[in-house]
Amino acid sequence: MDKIIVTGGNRLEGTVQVEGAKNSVLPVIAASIMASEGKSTLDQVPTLADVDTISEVLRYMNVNVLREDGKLHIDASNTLKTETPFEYVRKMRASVLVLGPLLARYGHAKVAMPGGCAIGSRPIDQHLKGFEAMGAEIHVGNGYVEAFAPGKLQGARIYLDFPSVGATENIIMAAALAEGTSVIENCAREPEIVDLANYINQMGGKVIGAGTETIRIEGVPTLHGVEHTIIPDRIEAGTFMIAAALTGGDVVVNGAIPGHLRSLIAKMKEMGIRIEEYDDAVRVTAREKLKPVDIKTLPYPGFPTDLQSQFMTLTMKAEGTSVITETVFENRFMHVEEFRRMNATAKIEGRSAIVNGPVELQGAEVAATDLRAAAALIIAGLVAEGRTEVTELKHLDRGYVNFEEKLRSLGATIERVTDEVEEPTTTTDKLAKSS
Ligand SMILES: CC(=O)N[C@H]1[C@@H](OP(=O)(O)OP(=O)(O)OC[C@H]2O[C@@H](n3ccc(=O)[nH]c3=O)[C@H](O)[C@@H]2O)O[C@H](CO)[C@@H](O)[C@@H]1O
Ligand SMILES: C=C(OP(=O)(O)O)C(=O)O
Repeated sequence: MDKIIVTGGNRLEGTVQVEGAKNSVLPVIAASIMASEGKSTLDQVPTLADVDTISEVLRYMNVNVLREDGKLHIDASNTLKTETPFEYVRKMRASVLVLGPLLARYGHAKVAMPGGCAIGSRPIDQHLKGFEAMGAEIHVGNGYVEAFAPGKLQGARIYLDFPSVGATENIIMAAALAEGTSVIENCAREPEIVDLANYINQMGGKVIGAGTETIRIEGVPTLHGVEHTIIPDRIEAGTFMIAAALTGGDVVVNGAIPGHLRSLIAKMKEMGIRIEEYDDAVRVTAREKLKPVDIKTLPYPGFPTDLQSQFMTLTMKAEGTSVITETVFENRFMHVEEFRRMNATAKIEGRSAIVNGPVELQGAEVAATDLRAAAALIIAGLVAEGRTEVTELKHLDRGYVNFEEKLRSLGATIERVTDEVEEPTTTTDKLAKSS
């Protein structure tokens, strides 16, 4: 079992480069299934476990996927299987993003129903409501969701009860090859939605208004492969910005697009952190004592839930009380228990965590409970007294490329070690191991 060991006390200094966005590349790869002609080449594809998983999903469906020098070549011109089994969906919920593209291209899709996960129950009712509005028949049973649209999907007007990122993406993709025009109201406005829409438009689609609350999609008969560069990962960028400030450091984060990080920048400035903005970089310097702030997670352009746990580390260093309210996922405070092991005293009241700072964090053995909690615990270790060991790194590897190496290059004392499982030497041991 791998673990990351951090010894606290070093200021971060230097320059760090962010990768292509996980939350962009996953829907873009799913959308590639809709290209019945030509190959797609995606640039700035991060080497993440989630990218491997969605690539495996596509290969299972008979799509050719080849990774070469940070690029992904995708050829979906074969006849495809229209099913995705549980083994992939279990590893990564974003596997459900193949539903819309398959349904649009083949009039059929069967995908294992994603279960709940550590951060919440995460239903997909809004995705299915969109497909139904376009004329699809949906069956849910035996752990699968199956959608049929004999003939073609028909353009429809769909109002989302909540601006769900995944539902917006799945419905845009389904509508891209539907007959007629679809309108999605109260849709998600994340930069990753805009990236997906730009990709589909390059493929020959007509998606208008991405980045606003209403998106119109005029269905086209076919889409073709194209070249596309994935936008930088604003959550990875934000994680390094927070880590820099937490350690009282001075770091340039290359690939941080300030326009994608407005809410984080505003809140960090309120805390007394200095941020210089460039076209696609920010410099973070924090020399002053940090002031407490309140944050509330919201759909974009509100404060991202994917930065909530990392931001909590900053409030622990601030002098006074900060209130962190999570409104997007109903169970995204599991990291608080782990922070307590590091001497933090955050109190949870309903959907809010109340943090009284400053906290003298102490190194401890902690386990990552989800992807962003993994990053948060590691950066907390940067300012904890002594040694912090973080396990359950499978979560980290879903969303961060070379996280510990990047932190080390900025001056952190951090390493990743693999606990070797001892090989049995005696026959009795061997029998015991094989049982
Ligand atoms: C791969 C990817 O892009 N993941 C991101 C995406 O997840 P994801 O697309 O799953 O997130 P959603 O925006 O759909 O979910 C937000 C909330 O809406 C609820 N909901 C969603 C769909 C639905 O049909 N019914 C429903 O009730 C969810 O349970 C959750 O409470 O957006 C989240 C919110 O910014 C981020 O944390 C994830 O990193
Ligand atoms: C919750 C996240 O991702 P996913 O939707 O892929 O689980 C995340 O990136 O923090």
